[in-house]
Amino acid sequence: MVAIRTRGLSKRYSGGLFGSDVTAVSDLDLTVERGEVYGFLGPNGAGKSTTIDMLLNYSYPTEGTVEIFGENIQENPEVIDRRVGVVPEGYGLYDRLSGRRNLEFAIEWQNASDDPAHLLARVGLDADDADRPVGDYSKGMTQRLALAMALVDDPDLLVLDEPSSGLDPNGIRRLRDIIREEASDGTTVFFSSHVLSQVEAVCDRVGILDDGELVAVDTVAGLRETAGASSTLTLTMENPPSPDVVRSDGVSAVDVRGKQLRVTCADARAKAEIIARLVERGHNPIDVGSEEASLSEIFGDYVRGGSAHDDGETATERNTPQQEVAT
Ligand SMILES: Nc1ncnc2c1ncn2[C@@H]1O[C@H](COP(=O)(O)OP(=O)(O)OP(=O)(O)O)[C@@H](O)[C@H]1O
Repeated sequence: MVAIRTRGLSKRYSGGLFGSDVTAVSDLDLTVERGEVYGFLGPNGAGKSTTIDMLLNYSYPTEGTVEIFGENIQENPEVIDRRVGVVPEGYGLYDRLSGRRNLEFAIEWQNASDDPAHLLARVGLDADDADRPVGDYSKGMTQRLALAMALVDDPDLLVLDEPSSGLDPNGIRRLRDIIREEASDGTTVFFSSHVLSQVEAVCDRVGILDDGELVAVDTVAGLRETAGASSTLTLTMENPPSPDVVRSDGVSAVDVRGKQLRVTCADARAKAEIIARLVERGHNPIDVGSEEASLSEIFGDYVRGGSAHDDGETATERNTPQQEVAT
């Protein structure tokens, strides 16, 4: 069964500063299978938040439809309250109340039987912080609370808009674990993120939005292949053989330096064959290392201007110089 399906989804904003229309999302056909972890990527202004707002019925499409678990959300908006957990939460938080009380309200409001202490522990919000007013929370603490509230009543679909925003490395790891746990329990997870390494670590598929249009949908491995991203095999051996031994169709460059043989493969599948060939000819490696092009490198191949960005990572030069986009 399909968890999210949009058909011809478009959103135009009219009358901007200079009276011109902005097409934020254009004719989007998106399909997210049930149980999938789907990463939604795109540079700033690509239309991710606008799409998510339409998926959650916070904003009406100019054209097109959204179905959540087969139900048209404009005809049956209650499907969202019943089956979807959202970060950040649309109805907001009560600033004067504690995080714990906000969470208890969410549990009561949904008639759920969750234990607040269990949810708070799961997202790593400690007991003292849980008892402080939400108005005093840091961004990361607010994000942790929002995630706890999204998990109330075990939703079938989690929609997370930039869920790692404000989280420290420990919080990011915890978020990744929660996404994996939820997915293994059958929950569909749809999330937008600028943290490409995180998307790479947990997503079954990735959709790349650029200028309101879906420019690619695939697994990270599939995107890598389509983008022709190279991977590098580094073999350490006592006496590296002549480069000719490893040259073959899938190999684009071979470099020997001291005890290291570096082989750049246009096709990642060539790597196993290279190792087998070396061993067969008596060149046994002492150590083997392998590097794949990161999602941030691949991402740059799909979006306007070849921009790539990632938290904590600089844009990497591939065929053309790339600019780093502020996150
Ligand atoms: N309320 C609005 N009125 C007019 N234009 C808008 C409005 N909301 C968004 N836009 C425009 O729609 C386009 C898409 O914006 P959106 O916020 O969906 O992008 P995004 O991919 O979420 O970006 P970011 O990564 O920066 O959050 C942008 O050009 C933006 O300026």
